[in-house]
Amino acid sequence: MGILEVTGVNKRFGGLQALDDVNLNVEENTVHAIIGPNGAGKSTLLNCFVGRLTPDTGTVMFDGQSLIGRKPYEINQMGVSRVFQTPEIFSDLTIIENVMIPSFAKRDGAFKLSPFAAVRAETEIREHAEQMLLDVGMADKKDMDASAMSRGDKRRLEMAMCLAQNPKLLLLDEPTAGMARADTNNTIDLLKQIAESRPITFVVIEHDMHVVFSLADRISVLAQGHVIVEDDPQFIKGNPKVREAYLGDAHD
Ligand SMILES: Nc1ncnc2c1ncn2[C@@H]1O[C@H](COP(=O)(O)OP(=O)(O)OP(=O)(O)O)[C@@H](O)[C@H]1O
Repeated sequence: MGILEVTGVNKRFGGLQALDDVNLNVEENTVHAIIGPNGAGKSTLLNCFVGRLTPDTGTVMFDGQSLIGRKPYEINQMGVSRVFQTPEIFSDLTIIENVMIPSFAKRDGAFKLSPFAAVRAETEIREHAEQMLLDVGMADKKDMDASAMSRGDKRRLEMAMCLAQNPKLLLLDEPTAGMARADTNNTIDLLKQIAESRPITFVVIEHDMHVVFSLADRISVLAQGHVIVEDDPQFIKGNPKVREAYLGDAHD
């Protein structure tokens, strides 16, 4: 059984069938890439995983529980985090304060117990945040202002903010969009290192095939709202259905 199981998902926007009987099985502790031409339905599908959209029909099961009808914050608390294309960072806080925020949100209850519990909780959260920054290679920048960061560092910080929530499933929406090749390669190395160092499952939407083939254990190809192929990377490139879906697409 996969950690994320999608069965018969349909989603219409007016007259447009954005998702057409989508089936997907994501195995635990793997990197699963979802690729496909522009407008194939990738973001729509991801939005169905995080509660921003509700499928018209079909089921989405995460870790044995249905995600359908749940609010985004509930899904997040179940262990699903999403890294957005544009990092959402509080630029008037320091880097470590940004990493502490998601943990404060999750641990809110601890602060109501007693002042001692609150101090202990804050110390734990700070130590945890320091570890997350160490994991993403930013420990030496923890007290810097978050406003003065490179694009690559912003990506690392947002990754640390997501990891601070201890997600079981991390959804990445074009993690290297707009990056130069050097930053792209650094991001690939970072993601590989995170995938290898902890029990976490990644679902990655990505147009850059260098990133996809460097990271993915398994690939699903969406075209016109339907998964036309799900296979191991070595069988994707030569697949005639995939070539046909991409014919004339600038991203291939
Ligand atoms: N809220 C919406 N209302 C109406 N149509 C929408 C909406 N969201 C997406 N669509 C349409 O649904 C289809 C799938 O869009 P989606 O953004 O999921 O594709 P995508 O594969 O993520 O594309 P890209 O790679 O360009 O980001 C497109 O035709 C898009 O115009």
